[in-house]
Amino acid sequence: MEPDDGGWRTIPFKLQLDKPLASHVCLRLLIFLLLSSICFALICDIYLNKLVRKDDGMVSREGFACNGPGGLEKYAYLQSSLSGPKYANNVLAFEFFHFESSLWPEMELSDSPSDGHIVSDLVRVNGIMTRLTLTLDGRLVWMEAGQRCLWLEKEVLGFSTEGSCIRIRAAIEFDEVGCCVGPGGGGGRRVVRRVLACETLSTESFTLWCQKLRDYLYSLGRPKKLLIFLNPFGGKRSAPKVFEDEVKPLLEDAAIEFDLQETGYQLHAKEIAHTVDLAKYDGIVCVSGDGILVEVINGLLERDDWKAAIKMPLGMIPAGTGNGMVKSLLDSVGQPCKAFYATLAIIRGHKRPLDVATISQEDKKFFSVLMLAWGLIADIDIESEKYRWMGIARLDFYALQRILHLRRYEGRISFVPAPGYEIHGEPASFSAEWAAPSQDHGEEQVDVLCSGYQGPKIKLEELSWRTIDGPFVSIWLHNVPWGSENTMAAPNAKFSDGYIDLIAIQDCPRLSLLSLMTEMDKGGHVKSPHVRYLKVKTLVLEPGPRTDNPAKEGIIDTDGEVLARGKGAYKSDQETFMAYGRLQVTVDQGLATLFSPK
Ligand SMILES: Nc1ncnc2c1ncn2[C@@H]1O[C@H](COP(=O)(O)OP(=O)(O)OP(=O)(O)O)[C@@H](O)[C@H]1O
Repeated sequence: MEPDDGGWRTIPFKLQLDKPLASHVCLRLLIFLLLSSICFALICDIYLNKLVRKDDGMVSREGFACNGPGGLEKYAYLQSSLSGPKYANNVLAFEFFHFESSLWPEMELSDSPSDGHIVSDLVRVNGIMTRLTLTLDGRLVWMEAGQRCLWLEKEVLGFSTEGSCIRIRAAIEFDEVGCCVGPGGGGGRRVVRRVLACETLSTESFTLWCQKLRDYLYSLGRPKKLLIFLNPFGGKRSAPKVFEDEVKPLLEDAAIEFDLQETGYQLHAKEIAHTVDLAKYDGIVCVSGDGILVEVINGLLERDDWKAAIKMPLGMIPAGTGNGMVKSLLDSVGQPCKAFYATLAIIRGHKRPLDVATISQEDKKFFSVLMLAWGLIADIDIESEKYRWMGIARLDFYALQRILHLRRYEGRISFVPAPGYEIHGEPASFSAEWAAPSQDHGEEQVDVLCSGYQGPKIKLEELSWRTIDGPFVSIWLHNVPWGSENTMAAPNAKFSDGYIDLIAIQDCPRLSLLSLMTEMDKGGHVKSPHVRYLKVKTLVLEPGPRTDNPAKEGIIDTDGEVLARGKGAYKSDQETFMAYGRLQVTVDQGLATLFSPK
């Protein structure tokens, strides 16, 4: 090395260090790029999976769009669900496409759609030219890597148009191994939202397809306009989010119009149901717990035109603490109690009748569709309110407390058993005192004197009555199987059998009681030898005081609300709709109508 100015020497720094440094930096950069691509791919994968397997791993929200070979547009649709351009040009999109492509429902090739069809034409489906056929039995059939098929009734939500493109929006149910469940299926494992883009080749074809699809969907009797009640304070206050995220997109896919009404206070939904112009709607939907449904039913039955009003189909979306009705509906076809499935049931427009129980005391009437409780269950339901801060755990905590300090109540139940349940209780003759005043009048007179529904017209004195005298631990009446999402109160209850299930406990050791309470999530409690489980047509309840303290009476609770509080009961200073005394329950078979998954 040559000496430099000031004794410094020039070090051939670049020559000696630059090359290794450059290759070192390049290598690092390469590793960095490789690692970040892997990370990016993983993050995308997790994100996309989250989209596909939302909440319970059952619901997918991706879709397809038209043109091209399908994949690019599909990716574009996906991208619109993601945030920002960072996902552009990512290889994952194509991987996702290949994964998705196999998920269009396949059809047996032997089943030729050309045998009978409503319309059949050459159309570009997801960018591929193919013959698209709408069969007489309501299937859309086309070729796309095999013969594909969509059932209009079960799978197609609706369609929209854009230029010459018809976008058919569907929700397809697949089983665990990825096979389409089809119209007969029920317990599907996951539902995928899809868009089938059909580009017609002429204006005539476009008009014909739109008309035939519209006619077919209209013929299914689906709702076109709904009145939707949303209780922003029900349950975990999740109703607005549930509606925006899960209900609204599906209603939009199905082109169902709606008027949204938030409930502002207690009984608001009842007031509206009582006065609203029902001719504007094809159904009323409650995004809430059971409380709003019960208000709507009471509002409809108090109208002068109750006979027509109560035929309005009612839909439930679970967004409350007690979602017993919608749980009963969805569980009956093996579907989870989720807003997504509940919304699909409403869109598809299937209906089922629902029994309505009239609870009468003097001239007062309350219409119940779920349950009535007196004794242990009512005490747990209502008194556990003081532990609301515990969340849902308050029920178990307070149940334990109530069982340890078990109360028994004096009283009597008199009932007309359903055929096959006559062994319960002792024979009794009908007492005129049991009848509500309106039942003393002739039928014609009742209709003239009172507006609104007055309860079923039954000749009580002509029925065979039976009686059970107390003390009682618990009396529980149930109209549908589930009392809440995790309480299968009455496993044999039917929506419209014209009977109400009675679950009565008179005497039961504390340990047995504790064990049968733990079986309520599966309905096992009704098998206990300490439980009477029967069906009744009508029932008269005469509640009395506690056996250990005659100065204290109990609570009667119906559909989650307190109907009556006795002397010395929890919050007995609060006014209730009925007095703690004799009341009568009668059932009107299939009076109301529910939107139902089947
Ligand atoms: N804006 C409001 N403020 C207060 N109460 C309301 C409001 N809207 C409705 N309510 C009342 O809330 C009650 C319960 O509503 P909802 O059916 O949604 O839930 P739930 O599961 O029955 O009960 P929870 O309130 O324990 O979740 C209804 O009886 C209704 O009268």
